[in-house]
Amino acid sequence: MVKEFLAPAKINLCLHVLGKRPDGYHDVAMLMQRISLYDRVRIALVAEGGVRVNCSGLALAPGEENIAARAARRILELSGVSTGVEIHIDKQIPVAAGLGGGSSDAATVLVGLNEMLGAGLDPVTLVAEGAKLGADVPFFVNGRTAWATGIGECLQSVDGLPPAWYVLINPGVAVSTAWVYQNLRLTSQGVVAKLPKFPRTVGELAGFLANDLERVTIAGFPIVEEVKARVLDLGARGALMSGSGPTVFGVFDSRDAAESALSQLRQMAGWRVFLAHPLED
Ligand SMILES: C[C@](O)(CO)[C@H](O)COP(=O)(O)OP(=O)(O)OC[C@H]1O[C@@H](n2ccc(N)nc2=O)[C@H](O)[C@@H]1O
Ligand SMILES: Nc1ncnc2c1ncn2[C@@H]1O[C@H](COP(=O)(O)OP(=O)(O)OP(=O)(O)O)[C@@H](O)[C@H]1O
Repeated sequence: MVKEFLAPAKINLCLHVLGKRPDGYHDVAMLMQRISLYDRVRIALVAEGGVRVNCSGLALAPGEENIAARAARRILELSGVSTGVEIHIDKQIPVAAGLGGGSSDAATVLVGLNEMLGAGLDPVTLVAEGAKLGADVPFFVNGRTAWATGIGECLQSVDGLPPAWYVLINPGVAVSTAWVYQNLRLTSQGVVAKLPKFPRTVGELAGFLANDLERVTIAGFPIVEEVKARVLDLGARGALMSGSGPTVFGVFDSRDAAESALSQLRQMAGWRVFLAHPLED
């Protein structure tokens, strides 16, 4: 059996870091949305045992393993099914970019392989297994716009965000998430005691954007600030770095306005640019 799935990218419309935990991770409060930029993940069940992953456009460090392979092995273990699994990932989402590409690939394999094997693992189990693979994986397993707390694994669905258009700009540097969290100097412990009032218009969304990691990444990669300024000059209502960066998204209220900025940004050597919209829940 062979099946193909789309694994979407995410953006963080806000990301507040609330404090450091004893295990070294950080408690966060984030508004997360899936967007229309995808990796393609093809999963095949094959006779030859073991898990093999082939992933175009991704060079892993020696000894490092594709997160999708770890997800597949976990589903095989939990299901008790003995079959071989071959995964091919056509990587379109920039890597180490703040767009959650690896996490989305892993979530797609957790959910997809569970379905293909008829393993019957319930959504709560899949979210919990996702959290063991990475802090962003539960969000993708859940597959809905969410207010995410804890390290990102406590998810509450959020409805009614405005139908914005996004221009994503990746300036072509890779940023390690671990490095960004390590360099974050928490000046005060934040508290987000209750759900915020979520934006209902593109104007409100532009005012809502905030990311505590942005200043850390900008200190190491000043290009991020340049990208933000450029997309704002080109008419974005607001702009923010996603996740730990370096990708920046500009918020536009029409497709035409976004496409006009996109055509200008395409001229910038070394920058990868994408037009995207939020995915429906
Ligand atoms: C920046 C975000 O992408 C925003 O959505 C996430 O907070 C990070 O999610 P992720 O890449 O799935 O994170 P992981 O692969 O679990 O962790 C990478 C590294 O980031 C740090 N990390 C991550 C998440 C979190 N809430 N606190 C942390 O301190 C840890 O040092 C960890 O070693
Ligand atoms: N399938 C995969 N896709 C991308 N990266 C992977 C994958 N498997 C392992 N990795 C490793 O994970 C690192 C982070 O990749 P990823 O693209 O998910 O980062 P990111 O978009 O910054 O994630 P996040 O937004 O969750 O912080 C890569 O540099 C790579 O070493």
